[in-house]
Amino acid sequence: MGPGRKNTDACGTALIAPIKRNGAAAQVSSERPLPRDGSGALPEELQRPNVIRHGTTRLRLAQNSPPDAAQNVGSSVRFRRARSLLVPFPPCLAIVTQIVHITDVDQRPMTDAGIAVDLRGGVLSIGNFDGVHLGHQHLLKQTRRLADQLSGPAIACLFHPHPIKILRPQSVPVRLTTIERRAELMQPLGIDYLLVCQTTAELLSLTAETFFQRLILQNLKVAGLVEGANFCFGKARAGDTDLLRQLSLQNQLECQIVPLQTSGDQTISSSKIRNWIEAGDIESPIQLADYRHVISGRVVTGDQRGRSIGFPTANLGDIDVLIPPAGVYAGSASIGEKRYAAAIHLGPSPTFQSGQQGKVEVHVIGYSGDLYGSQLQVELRSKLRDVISFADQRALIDQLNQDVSAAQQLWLSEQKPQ
Ligand SMILES: Cc1cc2nc3c(=O)[nH]c(=O)nc-3n(C[C@H](O)[C@H](O)[C@H](O)COP(=O)(O)O)c2cc1C
Ligand SMILES: Nc1ncnc2c1ncn2[C@@H]1O[C@H](COP(=O)(O)OP(=O)(O)O)[C@@H](O)[C@H]1O
Repeated sequence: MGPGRKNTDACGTALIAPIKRNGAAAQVSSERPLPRDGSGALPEELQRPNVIRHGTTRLRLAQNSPPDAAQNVGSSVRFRRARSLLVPFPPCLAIVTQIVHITDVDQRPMTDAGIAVDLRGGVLSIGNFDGVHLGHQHLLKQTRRLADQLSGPAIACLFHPHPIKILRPQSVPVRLTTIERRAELMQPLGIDYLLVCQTTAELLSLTAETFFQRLILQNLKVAGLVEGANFCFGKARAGDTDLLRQLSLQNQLECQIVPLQTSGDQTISSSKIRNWIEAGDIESPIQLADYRHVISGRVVTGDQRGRSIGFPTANLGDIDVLIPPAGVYAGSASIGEKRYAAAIHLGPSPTFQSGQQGKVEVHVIGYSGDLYGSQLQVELRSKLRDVISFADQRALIDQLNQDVSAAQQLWLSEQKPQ
């Protein structure tokens, strides 16, 4: 799961890898299939024995890893062998994407590369962490601090899909951030593992006490917990922080409850940020919640009109995060390792009676080249204006020149050392 600007496909990233639990063998499949060539072999990079690429992160297997360690990357994972592998600790953030079936007490979670990791003695923070905003950051930094005190890994844990998807499928909020983006944002906070557990009806029906017993005690065997003051767990969210403290005390776990972060009189939350973005307000989340909205997607073919008016626009497909309302925005785009200023148009193009709500077009300032098929990460910085139906192409081009200049200036002003 490639955080960042690398070509995530080349990393063989698997968002979720369900485990078939029969005997020692486990079948790993993925939400996004691992790339293979025509023969079904894994790409060369994933076959290399000692280094497993992980987006911008490289997990280096311990020197004494068995030579066939890389066999664990991909479709079939042998638990006995995998369990003996060590991920050097503290490594860069690893996204443990294997679904943990919490009834399987013996199973160790696996990294997306199929490496079993031992999270025993760690400090855990459970949440959805959508946006990894200021409130989440505060919580995760505290998780790091306690992990240092207890000499264990710092672990963030989320449940995927969002529990609401199972409880009330009609009202699932569109997410702000992909799981890989969350991991990318957690890395500088000192989190070692992002554990992604599968949400099932069975899991949601566990009482708070059983949830604590199975996941926290039996499966993860953590030494400490850090949660926000509004943390709830177990069926119908019946367990609160008082119960968490009580259960932790009974089981000799360190438990810290962190007050919620506020901005003025408002609590910072993912829903609050969603409301801002849905209103086209990109700046409040940056200023008040340290959250920058990023849209990433694959460049697809559009009407091929942009180039003819001197402003080619890369059209993004496969977007699975919240798209702000129609308008013209300033921001930046990452292509490979490089970042450019960008002018972004969201929504329909009434001047040409084309496009539709949710369309994302990015003019990358100062770039020339073919982007079709590549992955683009676009960070929004500010809304410049609403979409206009221009009387003619000349008027549109004049306005585009102004938009590009505004986006460029904003970008340059932010590159200057403060
Ligand atoms: C920064 C920017 C602002 C734009 N603003 C408008 C606009 O206000 N009204 C409009 O009809 N189209 C607007 N467009 C969209 C162009 O009409 C669109 O990019 C063009 O039709 C090319 O589309 P294509 O990439 O599918 O070929 C804008 C495009 C960009 C890059
Ligand atoms: N500066 C740039 N910004 C965006 N796309 C560019 C740029 N330079 C070249 N391109 C290429 O041009 C394509 C967009 O041209 P355009 O005529 O708008 O076609 P389409 O309608 O298919 O998006 C992009 O997908 C990309 O491959």
